[in-house]
Amino acid sequence: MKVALISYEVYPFAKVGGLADVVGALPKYLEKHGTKPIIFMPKHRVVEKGAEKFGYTLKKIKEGLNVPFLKTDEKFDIYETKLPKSNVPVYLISNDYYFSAEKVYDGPDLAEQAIYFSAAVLEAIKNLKLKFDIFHVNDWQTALIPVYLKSLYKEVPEFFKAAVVLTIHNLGYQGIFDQKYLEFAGLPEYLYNIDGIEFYGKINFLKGGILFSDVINTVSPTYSQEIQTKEYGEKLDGVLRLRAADLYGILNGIDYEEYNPATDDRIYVNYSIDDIEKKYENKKKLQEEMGLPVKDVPVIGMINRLVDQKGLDILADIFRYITLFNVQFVLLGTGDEKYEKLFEDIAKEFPEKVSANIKFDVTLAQKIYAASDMFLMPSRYEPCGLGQMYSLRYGTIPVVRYTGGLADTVMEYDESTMKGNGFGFKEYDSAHLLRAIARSVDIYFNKKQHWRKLIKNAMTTDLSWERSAKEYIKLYTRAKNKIV
Ligand SMILES: Nc1ncnc2c1ncn2[C@@H]1O[C@H](COP(=O)(O)OP(=O)(O)O[C@H]2O[C@H](CO)[C@@H](O)[C@H](O)[C@H]2O)[C@@H](O)[C@H]1O
Repeated sequence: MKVALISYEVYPFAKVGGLADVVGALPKYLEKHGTKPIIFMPKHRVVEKGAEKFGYTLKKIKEGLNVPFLKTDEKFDIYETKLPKSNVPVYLISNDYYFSAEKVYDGPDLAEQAIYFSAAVLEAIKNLKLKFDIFHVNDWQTALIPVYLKSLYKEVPEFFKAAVVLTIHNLGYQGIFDQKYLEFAGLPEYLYNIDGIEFYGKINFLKGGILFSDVINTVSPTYSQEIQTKEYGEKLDGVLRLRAADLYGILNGIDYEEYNPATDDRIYVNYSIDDIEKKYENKKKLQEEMGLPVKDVPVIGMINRLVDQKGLDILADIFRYITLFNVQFVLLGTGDEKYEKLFEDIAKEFPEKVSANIKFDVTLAQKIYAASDMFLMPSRYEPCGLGQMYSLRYGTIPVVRYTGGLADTVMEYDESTMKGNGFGFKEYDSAHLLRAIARSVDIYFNKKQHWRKLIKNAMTTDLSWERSAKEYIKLYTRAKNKIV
């Protein structure tokens, strides 16, 4: 089975959030299980910067191609490389106007960038004479691809036998733009209606993807159910219910080679489940690096995009109470200014207890995953969540809100059975969050043998891509069966 995996972000070439991790890892495991994946992504400016560090080379293979139906004369080139530590080919769409901003989501016009990328990928596939059984598109940035395939490309022989799978990594981002972009995209006028991509007087890329893909999935079983409700549906719950028969949930995995405390060269000291003492050496080094007192207190880590989704409002409400505990708190994140400022202010006020690192730094992220005792993720909603999975893998105990993928990966620790790998709460409010943190701190200080067991349970939780990749292959087969 030949699969085109199309994404705006792919690790290690360009990463903003979890989307990149998923598309950077899944193909390796698909390949292991007999499918032939090929990745398509934009050649963002950051892609060149990472070449040396991650050991890939970029080769230009086509030049000066255009997309005839778009309202622009911009031309694109195609570059080729391989996904590091695999044989998976990667094709990059290069255009200086659209994809050379310093940051992936800056640039002249995000709607045009997404449209241009989506359309250029289809033209590139035609030009390279590639044939696919499956187009696997990801999130709103590539959600117009199914719309193109079922309209402008309907009669193109290379395409009409391929099935389309859309993965929704986060329903909170839908690509809602002015109607004028329909014309820019060269898409037929008839799509602008309530059964098409019209959405409250605008157009909605993700809605197009949901309606025109053969099969849809989200990144955890719980989230696939939640998004069909008003509370989590972000105004698309009706459309999703319409597609309920073709809507699945597959939990993401994590890359066990990339994220392995025994071999990870980004952390201070390597360790495994058999020499967990060395985990505490990581803690000492992190405390030193963060300018916190080096002592045996629980370190609570948090690594996040600083946005409403991540439950920062309920955390803000009780932060002062947390500082009354004998704990340290290390944050790494960037995002909304109000949250960046909030954490910076708290760190200034409690320099002995709080370290706020307002930047994007994947090496520091690994150090925090390895060195912390607990990892906080009180998300308002969480499609899957990778942070809690990395922390489990590194023996760092997640404290989460049981929603979406957090509910599917973290199980409340039960002292009587010694089962479970973390702590959490269901109701979205600060009192429940505080209680969950308090419980974890109590067990850390007062019930050492339970804490050890928790670490063991965390580190042996199966979060590998092997399991998820097999489920994706089943999903591809389902999609294929729908169109023959
Ligand atoms: N400042 C910083 N420095 C370094 N690294 C940072 C960082 N801020 C965040 N990260 C990293 O970015 C990733 C975040 O992934 P998540 O899955 O937790 O959330 P995100 O909301 O981006 O992903 C969305 O897509 C994924 C993938 O499907 C879903 O799991 C998730 O629920 C959904 O919201 C983690 O690898 C984290 O370490």
